[in-house]
Amino acid sequence: MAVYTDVSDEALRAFLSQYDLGAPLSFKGIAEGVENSNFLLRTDTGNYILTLYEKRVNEAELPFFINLMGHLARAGLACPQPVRNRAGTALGRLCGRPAAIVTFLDGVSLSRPNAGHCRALGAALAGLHAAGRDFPMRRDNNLSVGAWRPLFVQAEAQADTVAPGLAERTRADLDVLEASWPVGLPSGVIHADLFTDNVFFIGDTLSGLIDFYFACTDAFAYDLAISLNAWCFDPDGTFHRDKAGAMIAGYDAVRRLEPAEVAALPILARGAAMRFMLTRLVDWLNVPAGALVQPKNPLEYDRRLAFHRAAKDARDYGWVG
Ligand SMILES: Nc1ncnc2c1ncn2[C@@H]1O[C@H](COP(=O)(O)OP(=O)(O)OP(=O)(O)O)[C@@H](O)[C@H]1O
Ligand SMILES: N[C@@H](CCO)C(=O)O
Repeated sequence: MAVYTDVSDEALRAFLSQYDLGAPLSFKGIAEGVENSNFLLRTDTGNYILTLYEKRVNEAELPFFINLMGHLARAGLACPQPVRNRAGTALGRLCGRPAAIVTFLDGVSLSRPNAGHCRALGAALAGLHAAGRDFPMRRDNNLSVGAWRPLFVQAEAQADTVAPGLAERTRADLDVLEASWPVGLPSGVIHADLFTDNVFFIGDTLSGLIDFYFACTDAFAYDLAISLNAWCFDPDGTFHRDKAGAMIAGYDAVRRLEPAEVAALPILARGAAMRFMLTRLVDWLNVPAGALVQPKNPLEYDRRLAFHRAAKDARDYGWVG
């Protein structure tokens, strides 16, 4: 459970007194997520999510995320709406942390999405890219290829305690990725963390996208590569080509992929797997004392990297266009 910071009743009451949300009826830590402290807040005006921003979130970047959610919601995307306090601001401080309240979205995330869900995700991702086109703010991706070697260095000495040979193969992959990372692909606002736990469905209909705290300006096809990794493999590394093909086709039906993006898919997918393997590895080796959090297994992404190393072109990912 990701609750790094405890919020006392008094602190919550003082914080809520700045808003017109009515009286709190219940307030509970949420048993998912690894990044921030999240609480479900019910008041007599509705349900909300209260987030205290923790470790990886840079406070100076919070206006990007908050304004982006507002922009996307206004453009018709089903995503959380930041709630403003009486002073007109959506960002405050609670227990020494930056904090915000956003609207609650109905729906459930799927642990085992099928190809139909993957197609819907692809279409929604392309919709997000289109909705973000006229967003005026920019945020560089601070977890792109230039950040991977420094992350690895933090974990290198202990990597082989997690899996034999992990340090060696990661070094070799980093050499390849740094030498061949694509530049100049169509870019704009990307979500950059669109895993199954950040997408809600009601029945088989995609009902909402959450967790925009890694959103940044980067290649659209890299976002697709992140979701291919997250949605189309089993934890043991088994790849589901039908799901990947459906996701790519769902995306392409809404925003036509350019030939350069199709050609870059294998290296983008390999880089995406590296990004999540590395952040997971660093977290795995550095769980904060006393935090209620279950770190995610880096080896799930080490196994995906084995698939990407062997992939020849986008057809290996189910692309048939
Ligand atoms: N707007 C929302 N509406 C409904 N539920 C939400 C909303 N925002 C967050 N949640 C719930 O809180 C959980 C954690 O939220 P979130 O994914 O933003 O946390 P995180 O710590 O950033 O996690 P992650 O590990 O995915 O980065 C979600 O899985 C979901 O159950
Ligand atoms: N979605 C990420 C956690 C948040 O960055 C992972 O599964 O590693």
